[in-house]
Amino acid sequence: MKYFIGADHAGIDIKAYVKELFEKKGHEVIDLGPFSKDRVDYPDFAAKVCTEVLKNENSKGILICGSGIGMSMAANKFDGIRAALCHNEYSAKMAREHNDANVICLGERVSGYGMIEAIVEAWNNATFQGGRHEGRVDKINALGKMGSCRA
Ligand SMILES: O=C(CO)[C@H](O)[C@H](O)[C@H](O)COP(=O)(O)O
Repeated sequence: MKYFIGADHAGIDIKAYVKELFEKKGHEVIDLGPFSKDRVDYPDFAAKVCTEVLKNENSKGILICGSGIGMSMAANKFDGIRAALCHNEYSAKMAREHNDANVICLGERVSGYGMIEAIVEAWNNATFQGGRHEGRVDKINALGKMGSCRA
């Protein structure tokens, strides 16, 4: 499994922390920036990470901003991306087991280092359960292909 990671200026410290955690466990982590604390726009980095996740079959994405909200909104605009904003371990586990989330979004201004570690571990150790969840995820994916429903 290959991981693509990205942040904005408000998520850069957690980006470095999660990258190190994953690398210590032997995972390949590709850091798509940013590389300084200069103010940037989270959609730009959500786009970089989601594009790579969609291009690389055996990969997942990790996105961090201040709250995690902006990253999750931006990431879920990509057809094929199921991004889950997680502030606790239970949500992270469910995001994999029930929703097959291929991107996790985290909030550096919300969750402390210990909680972030527990969240990413829970997400990483969980497996999609399939079964009754399969059809629901298929329906999410189909929504992505429908385009706008607005008049
Ligand atoms: O998208 C967000 C809020 O939903 C993120 O938390 C951003 O990191 C945040 O908006 C950045 O704010 P800043 O005041 O420009 O640091």
